[in-house]
Amino acid sequence: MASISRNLRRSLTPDRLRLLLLLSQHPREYVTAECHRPVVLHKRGPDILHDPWFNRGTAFSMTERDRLGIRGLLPPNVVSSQQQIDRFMLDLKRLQKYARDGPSDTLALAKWRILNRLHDRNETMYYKVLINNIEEYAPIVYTPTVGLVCQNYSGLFRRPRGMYFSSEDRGEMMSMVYNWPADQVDMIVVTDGSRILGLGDLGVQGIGIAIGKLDLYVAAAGINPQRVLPVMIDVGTNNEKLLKDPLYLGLQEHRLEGDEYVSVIDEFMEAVFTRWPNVIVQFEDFQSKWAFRLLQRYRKTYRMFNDDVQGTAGVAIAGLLGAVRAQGRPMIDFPKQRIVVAGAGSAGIGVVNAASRTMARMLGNNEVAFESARSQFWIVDAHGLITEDRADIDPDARPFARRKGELGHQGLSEGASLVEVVKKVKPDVILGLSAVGGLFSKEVLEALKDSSSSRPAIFAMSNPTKNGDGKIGHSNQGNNMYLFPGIGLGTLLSGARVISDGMLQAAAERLASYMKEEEVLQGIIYPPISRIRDITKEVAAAVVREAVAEDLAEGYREMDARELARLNEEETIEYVKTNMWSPVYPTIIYRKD
Ligand SMILES: NC(=O)c1ccc[n+]([C@@H]2O[C@H](COP(=O)([O-])OP(=O)(O)OC[C@H]3O[C@@H](n4cnc5c(N)ncnc54)[C@H](O)[C@@H]3O)[C@@H](O)[C@H]2O)c1
Ligand SMILES: O=C(O)C[C@H](O)C(=O)O
Ligand SMILES: [Mg+2]
Repeated sequence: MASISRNLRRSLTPDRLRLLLLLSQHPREYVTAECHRPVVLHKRGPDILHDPWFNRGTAFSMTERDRLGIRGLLPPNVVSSQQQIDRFMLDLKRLQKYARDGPSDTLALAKWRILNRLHDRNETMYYKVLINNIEEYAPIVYTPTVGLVCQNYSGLFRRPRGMYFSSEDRGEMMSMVYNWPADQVDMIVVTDGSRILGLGDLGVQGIGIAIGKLDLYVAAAGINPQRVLPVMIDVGTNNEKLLKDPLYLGLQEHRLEGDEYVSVIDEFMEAVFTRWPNVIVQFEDFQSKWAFRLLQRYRKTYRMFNDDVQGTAGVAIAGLLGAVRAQGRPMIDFPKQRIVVAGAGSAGIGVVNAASRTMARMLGNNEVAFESARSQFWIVDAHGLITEDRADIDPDARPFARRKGELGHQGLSEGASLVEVVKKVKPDVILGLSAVGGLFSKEVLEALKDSSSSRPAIFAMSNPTKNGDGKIGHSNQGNNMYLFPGIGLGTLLSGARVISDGMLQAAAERLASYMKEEEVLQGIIYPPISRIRDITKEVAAAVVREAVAEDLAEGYREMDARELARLNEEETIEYVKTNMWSPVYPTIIYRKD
């Protein structure tokens, strides 16, 4: 294969390429006239990928992908049949190796594989299993196992799921989008693979996170599984290991940057909103420099949101309000909380932005209120406490850099360590969104004992919990899964054209109020995952009502905006409930087109 360059591969007709490949890979006697005879097909598109006689997966050449209407339905790297076999064998042998050396993740991965095969065979049954056992299997199809799946995706890849758009598809996306078999798509989760959980740049392998999030859209929000679309935008990877890995499924070049990068994402957005004008696009696990910029670029014109920035912020706010209640104080005391945040990426800054806005609103929403809210936060990143003294300060973090005047009397300076900050600030809350394991060390927790709060709260939100701070307790991790399904469902059912701050705030407030007083006083801030469908229904209803209140709702199907506005709270909840898909076999009718 090494002798056939990628350019040559792309320029040859598929049949000639196949012959060349056969000759380069097999002893001459295998290449008979029989195996070079063309095969006549009576199908196109995904049907071919699902037919084991004709499917050749990632080995379909670019021209074949175009001719057969499957461009975009496979990872972008065209591989040889030998590479396919190498990948398969590696995966097969890995099982033996794991069984021998015994890493604890093997069981989780094995469960993922079994569930994934069911997903490919029978979607209704898959979602029934998932919904009925959500507490047990959410950690398999979603965080944390999904992180492991992404890391091992080259080996685990079997049947494609979702769409892939790459930098090499520029100019083609508008037509490619029609290769997707569904005429209606409600929900897209898109990633560029640049910051998958706390695992860094995983390139094309990040598709796993989009699939996992959409599994929750179906299981928790009751979005119809025929109307979800996971998307990977492959603009290359800066992960040196993947760039050299012969079995990697994505483009083996460095990431596009600047205007070139933005033009790819623009083209994708235009294509999907042209085919499906009512779709909602959730941006997921983009590195923070792009997470913020793309959110600002699209949020006023498209129905989209960024889960890591906005979903996480809402979940954190609900938790922070719960922490105030758990201290036996009224919620209105929230602006008095002193909060130390470890991590200044899309999640950390997203949380601080939204939480300070909530405080400011409680204080009167004027300039003084904003200034007072700002001064309640101390942000520590990889270089320590962020202050005005820092050179090259990240523009997104700048508003929250501690002011020179404040530092002296607190006995803190630029770059102070987390322990030092906790010792001096005596915070009510520490919140971890850094992706680094063990940050909330014994020393930090000891220092927190001197907190001025009667009941200091610790939010360990880094992922995956294995490398994160999550040792403290995973089952009740403040994860954005408490909100994103409801934000998506509420937006869909309201027909709002954009997702406003108010809609996000309403979602967070509903989650905060979901917990009963006695639960909060016991220190239980987030509900159990087993209630996720109920939580999601409530959150979605709150989003619908806010969209109506802000005059953004345009209605959904037979429910027009005027009728939506007439629904009271209970009726809105009922409306949401009746529009949630459940995994039951429908009556099937055959009709010849
Ligand atoms: N629980 C949730 O719902 C949720 C939601 C979003 C993100 N996350 C997790 O939060 C983490 C951060 O996500 P992100 O998008 O902000 O990532 P990011 O890469 O944009 O930011 C990571 C931040 O952590 C900082 N950091 C690194 N080492 C540190 C150290 N030793 N001490 C303090 N800070 C340090 C970095 O400087 C950076 O500011 C990831 O693990 C992600 O999976 C969790
Ligand atoms: O995916 C998750 O579990 C939460 C969050 O979106 C993350 O990126 O860590
Ligand atoms: Mg994420």
